[in-house]
Amino acid sequence: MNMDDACAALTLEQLPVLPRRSPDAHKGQFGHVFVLGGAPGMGGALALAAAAAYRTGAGLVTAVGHPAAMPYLAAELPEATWWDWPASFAALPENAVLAAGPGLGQGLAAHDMLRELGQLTYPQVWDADALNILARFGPSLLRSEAVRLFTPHPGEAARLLGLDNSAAIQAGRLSAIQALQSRYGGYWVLKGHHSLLRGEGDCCYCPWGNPGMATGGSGDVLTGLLAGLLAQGLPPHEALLLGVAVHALAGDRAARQLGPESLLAGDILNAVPYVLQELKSLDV
Ligand SMILES: NC(=O)C1=CN([C@@H]2O[C@H](COP(=O)(O)OP(=O)(O)OC[C@H]3O[C@@H](n4cnc5c(N)ncnc54)[C@H](O)[C@@H]3O)[C@@H](O)[C@H]2O)[C@@H](O)CC1
Ligand SMILES: Nc1ncnc2c1ncn2[C@@H]1O[C@H](COP(=O)(O)OP(=O)(O)O)[C@@H](O)[C@H]1O
Repeated sequence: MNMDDACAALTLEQLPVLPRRSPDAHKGQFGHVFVLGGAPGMGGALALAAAAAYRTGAGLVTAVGHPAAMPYLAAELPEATWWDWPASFAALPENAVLAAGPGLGQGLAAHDMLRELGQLTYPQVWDADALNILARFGPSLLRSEAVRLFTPHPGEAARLLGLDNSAAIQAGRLSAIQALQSRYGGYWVLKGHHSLLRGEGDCCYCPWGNPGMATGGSGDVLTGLLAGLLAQGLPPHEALLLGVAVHALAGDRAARQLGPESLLAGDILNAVPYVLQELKSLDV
């Protein structure tokens, strides 16, 4: 069965809008995103996700990464605060949202942080290596009741379902996302051409996006976007729909300007503010 026959396409009209900011707004009202990632050699993934959280409107962003990556990353995004691994999340602010995975690696520090994350009740986004570690431990890693958004590509989805490779996922994307949600709970996007979404109610697919987005770091931008939306208090299902749509529309905007071959993940990030403005202007 073609998934497009089974799931409806997401439409612009379905997308929630971010609430208007009051004139006396302060940064404490827009959440504090903590991004866990940035193992040696993969600090860029952490920086992309952290910047995306800010670009979506998070009030504060803290990037938690390997100490070796911190000096150059801090120069990359001076607006963020930077914490070294190993980090403990025992005393986070009430408005914290955690996003784990971009360039996290699968070492001991990553395992320790994810074990802690699985017991926290703050809203969370799980991506990349956080999903690979989750696949190793299974659903028992997720001990607490918490809002959780999961963002696997087909390779990660296969690991989460104990399958050999992504071909099995691609052969049955709809049943894969259903199996993922029933195994792990939470809200899901199965990424790729026509990303599939499954949160509350029926599934849908994202009709936007393009093959230019098949480039390193694109998914890290999505992780930050989703965390930034959760941090501003968007309900998880709405954050899932809006985050995936904004990401794909930003990818389309960047590809129109630059061509698919030249598109970098940072170009998707740079297009996000324009897409957010355009979506606002549709809201009459
Ligand atoms: N600048 C950076 O620091 C970057 C770091 N990255 C990190 O690198 C680590 C490894 O992640 P990777 O995703 O590269 O490696 P993975 O081994 O998890 O995934 C790559 C494989 O997944 C399958 N796959 C992915 N998308 C697919 C699709 N649409 N259709 C079919 N199969 C598909 C393919 O088999 C592909 O070879 C993660 O921690 C990630 O965050 C990447 O995000 C790239 C950029
Ligand atoms: N052919 C495509 N059409 C539409 N979107 C795509 C396509 N290829 C990749 N993308 C999008 O780009 C992102 C890639 O994420 P991911 O595979 O995690 O990359 P990375 O690990 O390099 O960050 C996903 O959001 C995915 O939906």
